[in-house]
Amino acid sequence: MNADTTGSRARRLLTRATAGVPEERYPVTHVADLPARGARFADWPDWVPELVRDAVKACGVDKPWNHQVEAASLARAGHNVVVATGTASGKSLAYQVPVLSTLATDGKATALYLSPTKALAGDQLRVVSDMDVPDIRPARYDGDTPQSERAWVRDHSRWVFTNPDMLHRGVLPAHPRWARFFRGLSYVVVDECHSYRGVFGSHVALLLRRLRRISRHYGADPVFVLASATTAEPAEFATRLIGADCVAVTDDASPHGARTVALWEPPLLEELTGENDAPVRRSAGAEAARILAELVVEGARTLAFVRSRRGAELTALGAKRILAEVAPELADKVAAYRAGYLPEERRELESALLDGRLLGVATTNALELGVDISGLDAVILAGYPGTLASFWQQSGRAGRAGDDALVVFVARDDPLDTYLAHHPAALLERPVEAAVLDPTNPYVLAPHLACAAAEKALVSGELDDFGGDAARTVLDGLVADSVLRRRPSGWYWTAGTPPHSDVDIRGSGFEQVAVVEAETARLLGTVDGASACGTVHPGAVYLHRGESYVVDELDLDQGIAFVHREDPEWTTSARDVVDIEVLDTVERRVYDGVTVNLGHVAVTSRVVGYLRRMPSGEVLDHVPLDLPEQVLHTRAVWYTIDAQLLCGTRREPGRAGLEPARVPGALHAAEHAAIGLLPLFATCDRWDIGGVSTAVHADTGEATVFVHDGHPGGAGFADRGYAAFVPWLTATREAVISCECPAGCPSCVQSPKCGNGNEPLDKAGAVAVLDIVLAAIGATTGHDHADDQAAEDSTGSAR
Ligand SMILES: Nc1ncnc2c1ncn2[C@@H]1O[C@H](COP(=O)(O)OP(=O)(O)OP(=O)(O)O)[C@@H](O)[C@H]1O
Repeated sequence: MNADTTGSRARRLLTRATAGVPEERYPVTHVADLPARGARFADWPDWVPELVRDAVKACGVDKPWNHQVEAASLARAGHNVVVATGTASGKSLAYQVPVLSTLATDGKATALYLSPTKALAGDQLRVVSDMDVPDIRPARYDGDTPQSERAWVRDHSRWVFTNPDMLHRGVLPAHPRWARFFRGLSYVVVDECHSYRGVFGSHVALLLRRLRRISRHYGADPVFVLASATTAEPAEFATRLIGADCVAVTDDASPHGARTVALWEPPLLEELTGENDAPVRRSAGAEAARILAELVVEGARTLAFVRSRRGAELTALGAKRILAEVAPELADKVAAYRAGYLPEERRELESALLDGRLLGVATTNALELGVDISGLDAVILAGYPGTLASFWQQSGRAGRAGDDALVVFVARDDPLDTYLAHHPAALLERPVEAAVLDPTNPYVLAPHLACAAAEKALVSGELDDFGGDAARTVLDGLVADSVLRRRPSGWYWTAGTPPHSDVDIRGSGFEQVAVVEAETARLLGTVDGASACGTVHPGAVYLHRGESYVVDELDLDQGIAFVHREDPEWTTSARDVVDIEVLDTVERRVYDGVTVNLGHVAVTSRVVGYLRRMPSGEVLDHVPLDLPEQVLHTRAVWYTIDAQLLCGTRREPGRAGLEPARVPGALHAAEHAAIGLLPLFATCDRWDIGGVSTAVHADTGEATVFVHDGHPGGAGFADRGYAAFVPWLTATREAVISCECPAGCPSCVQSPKCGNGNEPLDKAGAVAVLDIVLAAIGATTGHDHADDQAAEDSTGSAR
């Protein structure tokens, strides 16, 4: 297959990017054309005051799009609403109009805007301030607001822009000082709400319940307006997030140019090998640099999304180097988007890309949120950004009216990217995955119930909002630990400093390890106690706001990691050995010879060393470490296979079983690939989950593969794996067989964080294991997954 040389501009750009590549190394696995979409307009309803219409017009919007009017009207009528539409579809206006209309007509009404980042809140504040509707006094209230201005904001602002961290630490604990604001609270805007997933999402869900509770205390019942990238089941997700019914608006009426999407798999390198001599592919970042340079030569305005900040810089540098040779006058037209994310820097970048001073920019996903760039000629995604929502958000930056645009997805050397490069439908035709969060996780619930009680004594009638029985059990524990006191009238905070500052809503619980620059004693950030041995062990390269540090010492007793500034060429990845114990089984499905289970487990792990790896994938060395064991209580999904079924004595003639000696490597490889593919179903990163496999597990008595959540109490990932078990394992099998390597590589069954140095691994054995499990389930449910797969194989991959 080769790109079209005659068709659209996007096709011509693709031809340019692949020019000179020999047929046998042709990297493009699939090309799809997505059609253009026209705008659908509506009229503003009568309730929108003239001065708000004028303000909107002054911002350059003549007529609203349908979905904006639909969402605004629902909110105005008192319904909680989530707008889940595409990139740059004008979601801001959908909440600005009802909020401004209410604030303009009711002088006592107030509104709260929440965004996951300070930078985005700053941008939105600027837009609302520019609209200049009188007497609103929009203002920011976050960590950067000077103390001298805070009282003014509390007393006078009618639209406060903040973030969940400040709401948690600064606003709710001091609610009496915000009495005026809470009494009038009419709207709460939750922007980019799809980013509240996993443990962070669970924290924010409980924080919003605390916000609703305090609002009720002041007699207010605000309407929630949420803005989200397109996600599956947005109404269900938003309802879970805010703890109250929410309707969804999803019919996107904004216009969009046509796009051509190319899936690209870098070739295997002949000159380099990785761990255990496995083949490695050219890195996605290096490939993106080449593509970026080619597109810039063609004059295409291109944004390249790269997973790490260092990667973004290397990609920009790589493109500049190529341009310096082939078109030196263009080398200055490429830049990396620098850290800091100041609004001025983003605006400068937006205008430089728009007016052509810059043609190519390599960036991390920092540019994904809250940047008003659209209508680019091309977008390159170096590596799957983790979720389909992000994939569409990033690729949506390309495409303008009248001309089509190119999107190139460059697969990284891992199982999920490999799978997607060979299964275009999984990327282009699948509904976006549902965002996962679990507000009943006791490890998250406990600190929030303590905070809630400290804000105002909790009474029985309020517990349903916090999970009912789950909350009661957690409260009993807090009383037993003397954190709270039970009185007939409710649960009370036992005096002393309020608990808020000990609760990190971006972490997993109370215990945090501080990362401190030894020379200056500056606190750079915190990492979860649970993951500290894996992320800030001695020798680890630690990235903070794009700057690189190396860890000198990890003092777990004091909860401090000391680091110094250094920017080595390599990255580090910790290796741990893990043991797992089943504490209880919550759900189980039993098939003939196979069981699939969901439950609680204790994972005991010890980091035993780390690998130093070059950006090319080359492994420099393995450095041993001596760190203590850690125990994580969390949730897991696991399957067991009867030994006779696994080793063939019970299987039908002609379908060979596994040699017993191959079982450990086969299970291990199946486990790694499954961890790599779960993010396709559960909006998590492979680093959020872990796994263990064993030929005979002490608790199950059988060959068992576990995949567990990486956070105390779990974040819902294992639950998603259990719910989507068959599609998940089917995709896992596919990822393994689509990889052309002979015996296992990072694209299929090797894991970047395997404690056993990726040994033993049996790629063909993994396929056999997955076949056995899927066949056993199919035999019971009467559905032959192998047949489905065969049908897909014959139509699916372009290779
Ligand atoms: N009805 C409209 N007609 C024309 N332009 C509009 C309309 N509504 C919004 N816009 C413009 O579209 C651009 C994108 O709007 P906005 O940033 O609100 O989109 P978004 O959906 O929030 O984007 P993101 O996906 O980045 O979150 C802005 O420049 C805005 O002025």
